[in-house]
Amino acid sequence: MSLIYDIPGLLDFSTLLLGIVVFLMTYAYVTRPKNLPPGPWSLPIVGNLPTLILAKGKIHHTFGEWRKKYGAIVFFKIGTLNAVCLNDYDVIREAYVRRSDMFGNRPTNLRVVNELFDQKGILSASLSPQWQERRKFVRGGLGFGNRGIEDKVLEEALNMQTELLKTKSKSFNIRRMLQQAVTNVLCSMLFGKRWDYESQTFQDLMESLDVVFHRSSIFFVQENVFPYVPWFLKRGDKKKARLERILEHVRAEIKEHKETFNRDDIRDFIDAFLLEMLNRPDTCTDPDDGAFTDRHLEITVLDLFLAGTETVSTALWWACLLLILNPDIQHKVQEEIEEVIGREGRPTMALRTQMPYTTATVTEIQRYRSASTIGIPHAVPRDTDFYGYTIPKDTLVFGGQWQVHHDPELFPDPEKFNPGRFIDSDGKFKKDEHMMPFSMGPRTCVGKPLADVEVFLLLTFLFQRFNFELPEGARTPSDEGIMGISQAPAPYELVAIPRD
Ligand code: HEM
Repeated sequence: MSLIYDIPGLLDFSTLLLGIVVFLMTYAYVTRPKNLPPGPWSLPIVGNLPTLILAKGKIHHTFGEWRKKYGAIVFFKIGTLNAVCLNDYDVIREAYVRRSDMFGNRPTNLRVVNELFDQKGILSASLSPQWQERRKFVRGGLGFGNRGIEDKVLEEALNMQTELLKTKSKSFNIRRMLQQAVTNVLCSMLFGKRWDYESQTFQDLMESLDVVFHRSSIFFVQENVFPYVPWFLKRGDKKKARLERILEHVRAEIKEHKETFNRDDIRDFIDAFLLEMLNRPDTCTDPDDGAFTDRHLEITVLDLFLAGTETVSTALWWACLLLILNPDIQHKVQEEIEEVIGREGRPTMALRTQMPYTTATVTEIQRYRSASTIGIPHAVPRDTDFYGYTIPKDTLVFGGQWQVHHDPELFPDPEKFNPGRFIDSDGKFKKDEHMMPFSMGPRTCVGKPLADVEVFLLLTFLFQRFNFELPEGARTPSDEGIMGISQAPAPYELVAIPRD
């Protein structure tokens, strides 16, 4: 009886719901920009987020499916934000290199990023002459300090050796150790100091990096898109709090540097930046427009700290896994190290030219399982014509590095881990211009020279002194990545056996 009475109410409700859905879809259709690249059908408000969330971090695979269906330039929606993914080497090159005046910019419509980074520093700032000056300075300045980069990396390598010997060939997860070594290299370049692995502050920094990199999506997109939904707001704020903790640490270091600054003794990157501010007062007076202001200093250091730690340690974490899964390749790398450096000799970058197989292995690791699969989003600051389509103002642009590195036309049999593809018929290292783990164009990774040194020297040092193996009886770990902001291996354990 009551059901019959309720039917008009139910009808009213479902009619209202239907009306809202029809209205939203009509609104989305009418306001949808015209002449867009092809792409998947999207829902009002949430856009293609359900598909991206169901991809469980493997967004690069979703991009691959879209590429097959829609082509190299695909339009999609992240909530209400417009986005395109570029899935082909030539198309990415066209955007990031030839059309970099448009495509070299960064998004300005992401809440967490805006609130924290404020378009300052390097990473989140859009193109401007001031940004260019800072970038140039950073490129030169990453080598500041009393000792060269190689010394710093080898100092950490020796510390790692001590820690590895303490494991007494027992099974453990090497990830934290790699993260600590790489973070310490950067801390000594930026702050002029390294930390004991046990230090509470250091552990706290590591934990913050974990939250930011492995429990977040690229640029915290969901938290940015739905800041008005309490659950996302809370998630966004949690990550922001972690980033703020790192920033607080950076601020404390800057304060200490200012108190002890001596222009005749430049100790590290912060000192070098402070000196630049003193030498060029014209560039630091205007807080909004200057290239070297206090605010730029703290955000630049934060950028370098964030961008330069997880990326490198993740590359090395992949290296250990892939060389454990391919013991024949590990053996060949060790043979080459032994031939060129010996068991006790000091690895140096100068020796790299004599080590084509090790160089090829490092390159293949970055192709097969790179820490970065879809890059850091770029954005166009106004409506932009591209291959006959119109990319609307503020569209997020993702350069699909994974699609390029796994394109069978460029890298035959791409799912095979094979360093030999980078060796020519004379046994020399063969460079391939399609490799883009650091992206390309004016936005290309500013830390690449440092990353190259760290990855090559740490890998060479570790495999010179240890055999890395799976623990006895352990299940073979998967080499499928897990995506946060970077793509990392699923946690695995290994044993490090000192070589006699
Ligand atoms: C294996 C290690 C690394 C990989 C795979 C990597 C990869 C990348 C990628 C893909 C980008 C985005 C470029 C773009 O937007 O098109 C980037 C940007 C950047 N990286 Fe790296 N990176 C690594 C190590 C480092 C290191 C060691 C540092 C510095 C200490 C660093 C600092 C930066 C900065 C500051 C940016 C922003 C550049 C800009 O927006 O102009 N990276 N990196």
